[in-house]
Amino acid sequence: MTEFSIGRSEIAGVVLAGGRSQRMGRDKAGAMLGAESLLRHVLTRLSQQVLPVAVNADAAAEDVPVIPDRFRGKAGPLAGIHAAMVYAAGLPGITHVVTVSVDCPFFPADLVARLAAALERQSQIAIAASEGRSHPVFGLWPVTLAADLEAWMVTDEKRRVRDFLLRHDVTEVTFPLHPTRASLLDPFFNINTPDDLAEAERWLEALRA
Ligand SMILES: Nc1nc2c(ncn2[C@@H]2O[C@H](COP(=O)(O)OP(=O)(O)OP(=O)(O)O)[C@@H](O)[C@H]2O)c(=O)[nH]1
Ligand SMILES: [Mg+2]
Repeated sequence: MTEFSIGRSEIAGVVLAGGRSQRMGRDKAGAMLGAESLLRHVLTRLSQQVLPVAVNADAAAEDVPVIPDRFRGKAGPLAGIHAAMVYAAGLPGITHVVTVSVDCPFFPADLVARLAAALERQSQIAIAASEGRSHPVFGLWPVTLAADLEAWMVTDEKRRVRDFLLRHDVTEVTFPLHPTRASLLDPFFNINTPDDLAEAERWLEALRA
């Protein structure tokens, strides 16, 4: 067993809110869930776990720093993860960055704590999982990987997060389903379409009860 561990003061958080929201038909970050935008839900949940936080998006949003992609076109979530690493690498004392997706408003309240606890080596990446599926945009990444990721994105045109992870030392952390008044909620329930947004409204009610 190694004794590597990181404290919360060494971690920055970034909400991934890039992309085109094609299935939703309009910007997902600004979509309303209950009384607040999806971005506000996710920012609140993340900033309860880690500070500072920023948003990866093209447009200005809320009252937090906005970090745009450096890779344009079909770069996908990896462009956001790369921008997050570069941003966090520039912050004094920060060694890691945690990424979360703007379309996932119910992610676990102990996400950062459990991902950080799972890291045994400085070079390791921790990724969230639930129900037998991994959620590679929910990860805790060493900021020192920025240069490696940038080099890889230039050579690998598909730019899949899962392909990038195959090249690295990754540990998966499984999170349990969350009990609600209705039934068990997968905390990584993900909103892609207007129907998903309507389902999220029902989960929000079930969580409030
Ligand atoms: N930075 C960045 N993030 C992206 C990009 N494409 C998707 N994402 C992020 O990746 C995560 C999952 O993306 P999707 O659910 O496919 O979201 P999307 O691409 O906006 O929506 P669709 O157009 O319906 O696929 C979300 O956090 C998005 O913000 C991109 O080109 N750049
Ligand atoms: Mg997409």
